[in-house]
Amino acid sequence: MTRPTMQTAAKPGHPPHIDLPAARSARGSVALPGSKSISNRVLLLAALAGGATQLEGLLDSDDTRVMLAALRALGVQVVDGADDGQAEVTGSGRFPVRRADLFLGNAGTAFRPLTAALAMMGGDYRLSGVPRMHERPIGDLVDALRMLGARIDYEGQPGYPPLRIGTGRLAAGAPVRVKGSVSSQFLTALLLAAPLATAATGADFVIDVDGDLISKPYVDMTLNLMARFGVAVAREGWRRFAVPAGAAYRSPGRILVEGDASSASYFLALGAIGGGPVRVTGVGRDSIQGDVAFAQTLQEMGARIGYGPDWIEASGPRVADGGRLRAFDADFNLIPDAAMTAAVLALYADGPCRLRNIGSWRVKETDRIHAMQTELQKLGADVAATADSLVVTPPVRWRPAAIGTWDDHRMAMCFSLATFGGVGVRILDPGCVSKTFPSYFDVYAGLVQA
Ligand SMILES: O=C(O)C1=C[C@@H](OP(=O)(O)O)[C@@H](O)[C@H](O)C1
Ligand SMILES: C=C(OP(=O)(O)O)C(=O)O
Repeated sequence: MTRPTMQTAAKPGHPPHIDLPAARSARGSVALPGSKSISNRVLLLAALAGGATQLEGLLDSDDTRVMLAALRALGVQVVDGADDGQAEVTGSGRFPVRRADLFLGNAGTAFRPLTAALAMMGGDYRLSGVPRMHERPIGDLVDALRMLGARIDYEGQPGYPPLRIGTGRLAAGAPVRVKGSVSSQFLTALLLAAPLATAATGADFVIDVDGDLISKPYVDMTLNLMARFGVAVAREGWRRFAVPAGAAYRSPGRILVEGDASSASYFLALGAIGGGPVRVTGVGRDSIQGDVAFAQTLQEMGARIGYGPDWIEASGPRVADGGRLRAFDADFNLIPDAAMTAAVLALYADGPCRLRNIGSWRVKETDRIHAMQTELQKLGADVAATADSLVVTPPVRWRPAAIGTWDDHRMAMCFSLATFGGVGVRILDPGCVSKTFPSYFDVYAGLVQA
C-alpha cells in the first residue's frame, strides 16, 4: 500500500504560501484552460496517427509538458503554434526513436498510456517520475501487458514505477485481462495503444475487464477520442472491449480541446457559495468529460445551474451571510476529481455530508482521504474517514488555518473555497497547482470579493 506524501517544501520559484482573505461574494466569468485528460489523450493519438493534426486549446501545465517532452524525445514532430494552446503533431503510426529515458513527473495520463504504447512497440525505454509517481501503482497494467507478451521490468518496488521496457514477443491469444478497480487509466492505456497490438499480432485485440471498473466516464472519453481518430471499439458493456485487426489511427485534421471540467468545479462552486453568477466557458452541455456532472451535484446542494453548448453558470446562497448548502450523501466514483471540491463545500452544508466510493483517492497525487481529513479538521470540521469514504460535519466555530497541500494541485485549488467561513486561509506551497492549472490563484482572485 502507498504512504501519504508528506507536506513538501515549496516548489522552486514559487512562494512558500499564499494568504487568502476571508471572502463574502463571487461573480464573473472564466475562460477555462484546456482539459488535462483530453490534451494528453489527443497528443498521444496524434503522435500515433498517420498525418498532421492541428491541436487547439491544449492545456499548458506540468502534465502536458511532460507528455510533449516525451513525444519529442521519441522522435515525434511537434510544432508549437503561434497562439497559446496550439500545436501541430505529425505522426507516422510508430515512434521513430527506439531508445529513450523518459521523465513523466506525476502525470498519470502520460505515464500509463505511454507505458502501454512503448511496451507494444518494443525498444529500450526507461520511464520514471517524481517520488510520488513511484508510489502510485501500475502493476495491474504491467500484468495485462505481460499477458500479451510485452517485456517490462520494475526497476524498484514490484508493482510501481520506474519501469524498464524492452522488446517482447506479442502474440494473439486469449483476451488480455485488466483490473480496473485501482485506476481506469490502465484500461484507457490498453485501449489507446490497441492499434499497436493489432499491428504486432495481426489479430483482433480483445480486453476483458476483471472485476469492478472505477471512473468510467474517463473510459468513455477515451473511446470517443479514439473514434475521432478513426478507430471504433466494439464493446460488451463494461466487461469486454475489442479493436479489430488492421485498425489504425488517422488524423482528423483538427481537434479542439474542451476546457477542463475538473478545473471548472472550483469556479462553479464559488458561484454556488458566493452568490454568483459565476460562468465558465469552454465546457458545456455537450462535454465528453464526466466531471461536468459536478454541476448536478451542486444543484442537489441547492445551487442554480444554467447550461449552454459551451458554458455552465452557477449561482447560489451567500454562505458568508448565513446561507447554507443542502447536506449530501453521494457516491462519487464517477467524478473522483471534482469530488474533492464537494468535500470542501461540505463545510457550508446544513448537516453532515458523506462522500462514498472514493477509494481511488488513496493512490492519486497523495493519499487524498488522509490529506482531506487532516486539512478539513484544521478549519474546525469534524471528519471521519474509512478506507473509501469521508463524512464531513461542518465546523461549529471556524478556525483560521494554514492548509497543507501535500504536493497535490487539487488540495490547493479546492481549499481556496474555504475562505467563506469568516476566516482567512493560508495555502501552503500554492505552486503545486502547476500540475494542471498554473494561473489558478490569479483567476480565483479575479472572481472573489472580500
Ligand atoms: O483517464 C484520465 O484522464 C483520468 C482518470 C481518473 O483517474 P482514475 O481512473 O485513476 O480514477 C482521474 O482521477 C484522473 O485525474 C484523470
Ligand atoms: C488524479 C489526477 O491526476 P493523474 O492524471 O496524474 O492521475 C488528478 O489530476 O486529480
